[in-house]
Amino acid sequence: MSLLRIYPNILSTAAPATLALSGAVGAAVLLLLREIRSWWRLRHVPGPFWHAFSMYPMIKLTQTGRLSAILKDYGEEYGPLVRVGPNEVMFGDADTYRSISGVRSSFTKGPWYELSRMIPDQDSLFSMRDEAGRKELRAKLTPGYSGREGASFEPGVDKHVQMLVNLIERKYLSTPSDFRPIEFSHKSQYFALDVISYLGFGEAIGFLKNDSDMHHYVESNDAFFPVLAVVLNMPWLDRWLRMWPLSLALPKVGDEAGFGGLMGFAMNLVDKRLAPGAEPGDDMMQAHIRQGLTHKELAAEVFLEMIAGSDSTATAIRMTLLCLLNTPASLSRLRAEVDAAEAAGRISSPVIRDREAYELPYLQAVIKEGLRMFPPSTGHNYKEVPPGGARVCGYDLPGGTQVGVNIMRMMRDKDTFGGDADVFRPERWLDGTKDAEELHDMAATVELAFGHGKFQCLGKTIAAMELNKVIVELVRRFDFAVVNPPFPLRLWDAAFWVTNDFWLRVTPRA
Ligand code: HEM
Repeated sequence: MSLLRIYPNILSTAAPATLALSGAVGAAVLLLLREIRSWWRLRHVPGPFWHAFSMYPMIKLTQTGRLSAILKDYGEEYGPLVRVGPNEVMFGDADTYRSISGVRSSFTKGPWYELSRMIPDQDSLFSMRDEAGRKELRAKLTPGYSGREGASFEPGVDKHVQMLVNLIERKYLSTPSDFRPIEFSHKSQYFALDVISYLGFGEAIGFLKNDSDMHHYVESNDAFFPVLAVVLNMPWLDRWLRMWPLSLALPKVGDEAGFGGLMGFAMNLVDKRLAPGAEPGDDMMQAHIRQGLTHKELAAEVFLEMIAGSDSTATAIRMTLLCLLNTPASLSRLRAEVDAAEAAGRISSPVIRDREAYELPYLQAVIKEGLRMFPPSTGHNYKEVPPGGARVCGYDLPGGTQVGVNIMRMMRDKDTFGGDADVFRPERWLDGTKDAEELHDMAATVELAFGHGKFQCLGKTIAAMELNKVIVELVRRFDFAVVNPPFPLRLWDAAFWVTNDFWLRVTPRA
């Protein structure tokens, strides 16, 4: 006999409350079991307690704007591998970085990368996770990035170094009676954006020419990255963000300003270049076209070039300059090296040649120290453990675990760089206290600021050329004074360093 016959009102009176209660208890038990299972998988990896259960602690830390510094402390406290989320761990050593990113590694990009997809349903090389697709696309893009297929990059970089110098001379030189401060964090971004657009599609966007934030790009960039950095802790949000109505909030071609405005600009250039009878260019875009990229692929890559190629390089320029201004002895030594080379005819004018810059050991040490102190990309770049699992830093990790890089831990490692690793000291590369093997280890670690192997930055040569030239041309021409010494600039760590208020008083060099 069924329960319903004995208690005919079972569903109409007491039952709804009981059913709801048992449903809630059931759901809570399932949730708890899921939490326990997820904690159990990586229970052997040390880390702060609450991080094992949700990404909420990481979200809170991201909102401080100093996540990479906090993670560096975690690395020091918990050891080589730290659990930072239910399925997320972070390593802080160079060997692990090289082994998981090596060309033969079976690690793949994790869902973290998907959030960087800017054009709906079209991956760029950065956002693409499929290994076979990445291999093919990377091979097609490499000739364009190497400058082999077209004019050399050097004249384009020189042109914009001169434009930056001219802009400073024209508008921002102070005299005792005329104070004309320059906000240098954005000017360095203008420079990087113009260089990469010029090399990328043959036309600078015009940030330097107009001394203006074209399409309000920099403003949107500064507002967007702190939000993106938080969202990057929840890659599963990607699917939701791309669905209506949330998708309405994403930047899109046709927007008047910001990323959407620049996307429109890029799309327009791609359309023009692919139009029947269009003149071929002598730039990266043309090299990509020759390699068979489709219209949509091109648009995604052009946009990636602008984002990947501007914030990163601008950070390297402005933070290296700040380190030099904070360390007068280093600035003097750099100038002495540049002056001596100039006097001996080893430096061209008006802009130093790239190969000449590599002959200046102190300059190279300054650039390495700048990248080390503030690695421009602080994104965690999570890679996924292959299905069979893997051993990382002595821990067995199950397939699917997300393994991120603790870049600050690596760049400030005292075993590699010495007890004063937190100090900007270019001399560490030159003072003879390290043997050849140690120097090689140091250099190989700093190189990792650009990633490694099958994931390594494709714009590394371009970025190095920009740094080689711009640092020399600024310090040989100008004196700089920080306008607000207690707070020389505002920094917000958001996968890139969002930087503001780097106010400088500039005068011709005394
Ligand atoms: C100082 C300047 C720069 C730094 C520190 C830097 C750093 C990085 C890093 C860390 C990655 C990711 C590695 C990974 O996923 O494991 C990356 C990827 C990338 N970067 Fe850069 N970058 C810089 C400048 C540039 C420039 C100027 C360009 C373009 C002209 C560029 C284009 C790219 C591209 C296309 C990728 C994707 C590579 C791939 O997924 O296979 N970067 N960069």
